[in-house]
Amino acid sequence: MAFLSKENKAPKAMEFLLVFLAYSCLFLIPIAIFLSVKATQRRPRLPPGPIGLPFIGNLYQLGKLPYRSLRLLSAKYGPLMSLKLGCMPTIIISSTEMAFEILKTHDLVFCTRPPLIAFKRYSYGGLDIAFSPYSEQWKQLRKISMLEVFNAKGVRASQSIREEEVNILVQTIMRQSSSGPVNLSEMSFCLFNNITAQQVFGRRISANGECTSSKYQGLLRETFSLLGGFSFGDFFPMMGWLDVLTGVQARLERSFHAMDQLLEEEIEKHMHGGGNCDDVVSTLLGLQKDPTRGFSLSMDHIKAVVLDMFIAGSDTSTSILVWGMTELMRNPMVMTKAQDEVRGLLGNKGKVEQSDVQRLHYLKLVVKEVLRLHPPGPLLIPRECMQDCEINGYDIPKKTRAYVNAWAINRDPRHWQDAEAFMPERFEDNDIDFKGQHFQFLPFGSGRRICPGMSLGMATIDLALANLLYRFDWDLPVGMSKEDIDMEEQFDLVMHRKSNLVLVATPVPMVP
Ligand code: HEM
Repeated sequence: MAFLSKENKAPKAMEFLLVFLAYSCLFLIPIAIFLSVKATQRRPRLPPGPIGLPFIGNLYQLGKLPYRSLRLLSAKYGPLMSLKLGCMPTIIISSTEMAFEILKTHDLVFCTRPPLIAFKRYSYGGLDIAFSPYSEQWKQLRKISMLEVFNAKGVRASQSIREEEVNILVQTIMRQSSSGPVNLSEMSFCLFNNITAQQVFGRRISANGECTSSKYQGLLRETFSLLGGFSFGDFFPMMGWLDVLTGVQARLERSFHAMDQLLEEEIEKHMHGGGNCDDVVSTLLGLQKDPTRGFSLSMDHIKAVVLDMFIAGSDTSTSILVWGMTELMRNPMVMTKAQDEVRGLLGNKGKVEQSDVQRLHYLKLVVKEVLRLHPPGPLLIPRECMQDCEINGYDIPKKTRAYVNAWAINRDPRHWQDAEAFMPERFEDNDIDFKGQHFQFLPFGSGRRICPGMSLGMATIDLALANLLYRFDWDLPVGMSKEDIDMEEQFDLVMHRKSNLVLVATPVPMVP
């Protein structure tokens, strides 16, 4: 029984182990090599980018002026750059060519929105147009809205509303200008909110005959701040509970419920005979009863579309009007030329009407130049990739978030001479337009998700600016020169001036 002796056991076991390892290696090593070769082959070739940057660094940039810092990073890593925002793979697009790839060639792959927490809440869980994912339901809703609200008929139908509200703005400035400088930022926001309210509810939300703030203003500002703000859950999905601790979740719920209640009250009034039959709420309520549509519009759909119009329409338009006046104050020769045009064309008519605006050629160039330098959505609204795809030889995995840096593209020196200068004349002898076909100029985005409110918004901006230039001479407050004008930007969902634009308005006498 010597082989069972204690001394012999260890060498035998060792022998067995060695034989086992030798045989395993024979099979395992080739398998391991095969698998690792396969894995290398399959590893996606991501676009270059500062992947190694600490998470917090990237998130910090998102909360600051991302389009500026992103342009700097893109200059280093290229026009298709990958980032890791928190745990979320992200690409930044910052050239005309890459924007074409994403918004045109691969539009169908990139036409959904990421499921951000505030997007989900304010879209009533994905029932709106702006923040909901791409789906059959979204397509139907966008189609209905295009037919009933945003088309040329809708723009014409709201002409009298625009003219009436711009007139109220002019009267309010007339009254206030006698006692000091006027706050154009506040008034512009009121103007666009009243226009939206008239279009959707059939009534104004400011006091009668005044272009002053209402209870909607504060709620909307809180909504913009939450939609453009930071939530842990959006970047670290497993850490959404931190939003409860930081109070973001509670703020979101409070703001959403307050807004929902206001919308509910308006819709209730319409159901009991309030409103007028042309407004958006009445139109959508009417469609609820139309069985031929093949799409059932719930009450939440209606609220979500109405909220979209306030969110997407008011701050964007305000930002353009205010940046427009800011640039005109910094560029007195452009101001004079634009004023000469409108005053020369209208003489003593007294006010600019919508039908006059078509003839204001230079004014339209001014507005285009404002849109180029100050696009209200500098990164558009984020998109998400719906399936793995290849762009420019790089692999973009499904669920990658995509930000198009329209702000950087609009200032790309390869496409724009003296790109940082305010020069409306640059649009004079070319057909470059903002309708989503010229990818060097993308203030309204492009493709399936292009802004549907473009014509509505532009009609009001042109009319308001034309009247401001026609009816008033403008000066800076005493002691201020054009070099002192504050150009600091603030970016939440929309990029606007950080400080209010306060100017001295002198009414131009009209000789009848
Ligand atoms: C005039 C100033 C405006 C500007 C600069 C502007 C800009 C934009 C931009 C950049 C987008 C995102 C496009 C994309 O993702 O490619 C957008 C989307 C949208 N805009 Fe506008 N917008 C303006 C006015 C309006 C108005 C007046 C309305 C409605 C009354 C409106 C309604 C919408 C809606 C509903 C969307 C979402 C479209 C979708 O996701 O399918 N916008 N807008």
